[in-house]
Amino acid sequence: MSESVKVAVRCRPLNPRELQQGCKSVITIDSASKCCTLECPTGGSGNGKVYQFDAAFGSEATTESLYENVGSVIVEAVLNGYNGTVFAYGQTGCGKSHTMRGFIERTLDHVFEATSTASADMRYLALLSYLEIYNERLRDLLQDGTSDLLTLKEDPHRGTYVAGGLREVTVKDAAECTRLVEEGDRRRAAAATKMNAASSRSHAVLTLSLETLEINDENCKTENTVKRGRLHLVDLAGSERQARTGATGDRLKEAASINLSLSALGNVISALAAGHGRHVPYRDSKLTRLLRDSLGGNARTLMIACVSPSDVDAEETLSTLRYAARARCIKNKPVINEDPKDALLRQYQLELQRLKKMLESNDQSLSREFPERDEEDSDRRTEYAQEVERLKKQCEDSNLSAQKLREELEALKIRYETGAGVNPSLKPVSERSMDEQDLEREERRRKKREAAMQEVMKRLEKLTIGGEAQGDAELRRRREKRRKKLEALASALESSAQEGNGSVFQVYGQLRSTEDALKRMAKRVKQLEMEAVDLQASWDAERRDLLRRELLITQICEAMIPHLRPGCPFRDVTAVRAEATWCDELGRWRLPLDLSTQIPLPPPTLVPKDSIQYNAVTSKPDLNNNNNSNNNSNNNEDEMGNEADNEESSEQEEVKKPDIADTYFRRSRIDKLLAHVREAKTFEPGNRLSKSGGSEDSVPLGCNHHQLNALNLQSSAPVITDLDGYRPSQRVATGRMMARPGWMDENSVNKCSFFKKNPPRILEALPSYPQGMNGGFKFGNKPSSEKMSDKLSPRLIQNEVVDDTTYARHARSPTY
Ligand SMILES: Nc1ncnc2c1ncn2[C@@H]1O[C@H](COP(=O)(O)OP(=O)(O)OP(=O)(O)O)[C@@H](O)[C@H]1O
Repeated sequence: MSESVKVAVRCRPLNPRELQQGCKSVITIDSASKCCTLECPTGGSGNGKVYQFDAAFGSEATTESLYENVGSVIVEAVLNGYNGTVFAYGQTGCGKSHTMRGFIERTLDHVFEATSTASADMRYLALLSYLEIYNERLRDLLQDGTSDLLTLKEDPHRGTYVAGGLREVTVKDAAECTRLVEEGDRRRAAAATKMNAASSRSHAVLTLSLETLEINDENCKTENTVKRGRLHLVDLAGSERQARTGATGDRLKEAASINLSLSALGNVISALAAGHGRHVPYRDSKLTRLLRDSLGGNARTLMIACVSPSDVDAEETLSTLRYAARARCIKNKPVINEDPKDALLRQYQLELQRLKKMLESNDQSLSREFPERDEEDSDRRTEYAQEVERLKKQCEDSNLSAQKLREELEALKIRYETGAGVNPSLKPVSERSMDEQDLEREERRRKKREAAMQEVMKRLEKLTIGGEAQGDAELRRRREKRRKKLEALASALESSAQEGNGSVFQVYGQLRSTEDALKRMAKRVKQLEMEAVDLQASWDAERRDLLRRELLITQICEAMIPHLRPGCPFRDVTAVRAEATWCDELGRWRLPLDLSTQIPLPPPTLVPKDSIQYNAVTSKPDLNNNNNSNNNSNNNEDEMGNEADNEESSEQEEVKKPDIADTYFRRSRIDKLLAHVREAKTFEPGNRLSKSGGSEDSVPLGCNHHQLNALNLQSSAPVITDLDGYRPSQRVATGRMMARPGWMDENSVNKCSFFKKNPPRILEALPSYPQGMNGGFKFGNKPSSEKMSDKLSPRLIQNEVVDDTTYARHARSPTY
């Protein structure tokens, strides 16, 4: 049957140092409900953390009460052949050694009280060993010079044991044990730290082995078994923080080793508490290897969690309480160790059993071990010889035939060989004397065997203990009282543990399922994280691509800017960027309209009809003119709105209307334009403009008509986005920047015969306007020698500007 590890918490009082420092107690112990409450460690508000254990002892509680309430049950179990372990756990200076010292004292009293008051049938063999684990090395505390020899070994029958000559002393009473323990304590490593004047620097393990042999009857006639209970009393070194203990040098090294092994113990506790076949890392330290049977093994185990009440130790206290609470979930399977192979008492038991068999049987094989057999044989030989002689004499004295004599001798021989009784007919004389002789022999044999058995018993007596205080009635009464009390206590502890475990396991079950869910979530999170990384990578690639494209656009802009005429608003790309707004509906940027530096023109005056020069192209509508009107009236949007409705009528009007641009261009207008050209010429003289004022670079291929408009250049040709299917509705306003799609690429322009034949004269006159219309409208690919700078001569400009009418015919933009 499984049984959980019992856990008791013990809180020591505030020590003088802590009182002096004004530390506050943050621990409340309720012995009745076996609860320990740790007030909010951070000092914040709240009810604190409550932990329930199998027993809880406050600062006023004595080690005696702790022993009587929880410790003695384990010791009693050891007396009955179980393995038991009691270990004190906690941070440095919290009272582990203090508790274990008192515990050991009471344990020894208890054990020897039990053995001494036991019946005469019970024989006990008590063996004591004391070792320490110092810096992960085993050292015998009962003798010197074994530190490098002792090793831990595992055996399927014996469990974990110490090989290499650990001293195991046969002890007879508590006083002898106490003397040995004190001797061991003197050898144990201890040193002063800031937190404890006598801090243990090693884990100490005191082991008391108790072998029990019950002799049911005086002559050991019935089968007896040997039981062996082994009790480990472990005083662990305390966990410590270097900053607080001020450990340096050897102390620091010891602290590191202590903390490592304690963390291994913590891991073993956690793994065992989690259960479900989880790997238990026993092999991580010598301490956990040694305690293997005690944690999750066949032992009955008590953990005493020692805590400090001080608020400055609250963090360590919380950690101790957590481990202690976890340890309560560990399940052991205690079993009585019967007939262990290596038990000393077993050897005596075997000898006694052999003697018993010898007494009970006449087996000839047994007689080999005794000198009687030879004696017997010689007796029989003599007897036989005497018989033969008697028969011969009888034959001689009587008249028996030879045949009869032969027969009688043959029968005698058979009787001798088989050991059977002599044929009564053949031994009428000696029959009675032979039976008496047999009986005498048998009696001799029995006496000899009894003597051997007594000898074994004497040897057993010498080694073992038991029943010494049989005559002490008071002690026997006390023992009996304790035994009964412990029986009741054991069952009470077990039932309360089961109750506790019920709720503990309920909560634990919930925790397990939550843990499983968390594990699943963690897996999912991992997957999502991987997906997120993938997405991030693809976004990064996309972003890089976009940034590069943006860079390309910027580079193109930078390359284009020098080709724009001075005063063109799009020269200030930063301003354009700042003013541009994103239009969700259109899904594109709305460029600022009011950036254009518009030169106000005088209002058009109507001229007599006959003086009006019509547009050279009458077959196509003059969109620019139309738009100019729109711009002048500042009513472009309305116009655009009604554009579709008025398409037909405005087309007709345009054909009929006089070209109002003619009226714009008078002398002052021409002067302005010339000034502008001159300004352009001087702009970026060494770089972009030719001597004639033209740009060295050609306008990029695919220049948008918007861009042309934004240059404030005026084309006399309509801007056609679809040359094959031109529709008047596709007219574009030129005085303003319109966010209209449509690029006028080279092909489009080349297709447009009208454009070729009638290049916008004013554009030709401006420095950045590409020349060579007659040779094909090439914006981008024209060799620099043929670019507009070569063709744009001052003469041409002069010619053009002198001729007002010609100029006006082509320059319709009201922005000039
Ligand atoms: N319950 C207690 N009542 C009174 N004094 C106590 C109690 N527990 C501990 N002390 C005192 O506190 C001091 C430190 O105790 P102890 O040496 O047992 O601590 P420890 O946990 O063994 O420390 P370390 O791990 O460093 O060995 C000692 O002086 C001890 O007498």
